[in-house]
Amino acid sequence: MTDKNSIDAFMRGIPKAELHLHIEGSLEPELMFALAHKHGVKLPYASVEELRNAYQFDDLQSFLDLYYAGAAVLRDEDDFHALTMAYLKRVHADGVVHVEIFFDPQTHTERGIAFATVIDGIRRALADGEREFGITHRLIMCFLRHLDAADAMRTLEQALPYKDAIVAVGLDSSERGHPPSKFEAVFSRARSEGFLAVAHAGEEGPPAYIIEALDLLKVARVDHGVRCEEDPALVQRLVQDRMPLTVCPLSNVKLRVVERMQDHNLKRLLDRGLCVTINSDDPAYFGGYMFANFQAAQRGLDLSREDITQLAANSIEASFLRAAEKKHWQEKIREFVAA
Ligand code: HPA
Ligand SMILES: [Zn+2]
Repeated sequence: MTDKNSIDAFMRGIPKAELHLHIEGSLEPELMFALAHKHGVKLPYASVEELRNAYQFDDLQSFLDLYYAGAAVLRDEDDFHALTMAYLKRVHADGVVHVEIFFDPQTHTERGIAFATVIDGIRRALADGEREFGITHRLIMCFLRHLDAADAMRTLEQALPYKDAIVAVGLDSSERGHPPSKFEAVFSRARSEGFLAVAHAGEEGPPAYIIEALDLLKVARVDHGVRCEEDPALVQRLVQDRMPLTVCPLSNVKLRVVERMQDHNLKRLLDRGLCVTINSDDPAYFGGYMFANFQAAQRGLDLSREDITQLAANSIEASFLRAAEKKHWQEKIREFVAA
């Protein structure tokens, strides 16, 4: 199992979960154009190629500007269904057996789309995807941190009737200048309503934001978290608590969190004993889905079969699956490796 093709087959085939995926970030240019045509929305690009060529980013904000503009073509329930189905079909081919998907309701409610339209379309696709591909799922509702806390609180209230469909709340969008502490009351209310918590922290923001996410928001996972390395005491805490990091290698290169894949700290953090996982973040914008992320990280960091196995096992461990389901998939991973 050392040649290129077999390590690729191993990475594709090993059962794994994706835990950091913005469903709006899986909107491929082809579907964006089809939906723009369907709704009579004019896109500022002449073709799919021109749009793809525009995907050159300097930082998180330069990406977010395009990401929010693109999401404007999502208008009815069928659009959210088509978006989610396309993602599930795509990751089924990458050996993904379980997904925990972020959605950003405020991106849509802000422009007059009903909360129900968004979540009903996504949920219907998740149910169809489980039937068709056997992929299990959880849904995580993210608050946009560039908006104020009162807006997040209103969004939380809109989500209460859908409590059973949403496992956790999260925090995304522009990190710098919007620390987790801004949302302490919202997350406290969410946890009292029974939601688990996750948050983007330490992608562009400092390690102090990771500490706030842990101490104030009481997150069960840290999304990205790669800047933890700047604070050795924090790294030690993350190791001790087996606090998962949902790392997104291609995203980090595309948004220039790291210059080159060879510079990524994923392997160092994994070797240090952190519960690191590999994820795709916004695959339509960053150049690849789960397999592409595993492949790029494997090539850039010379990951071994043992590293890949650990990353897959971590993704199950870090998931919000029930204990019996986790046991099932850890056993499947062992069987796959032994075969
Ligand atoms: O990587 C990200 N970071 C913050 N917000 C986001 N929204 C979509 N992707 C991201
Ligand atoms: Zn993200």
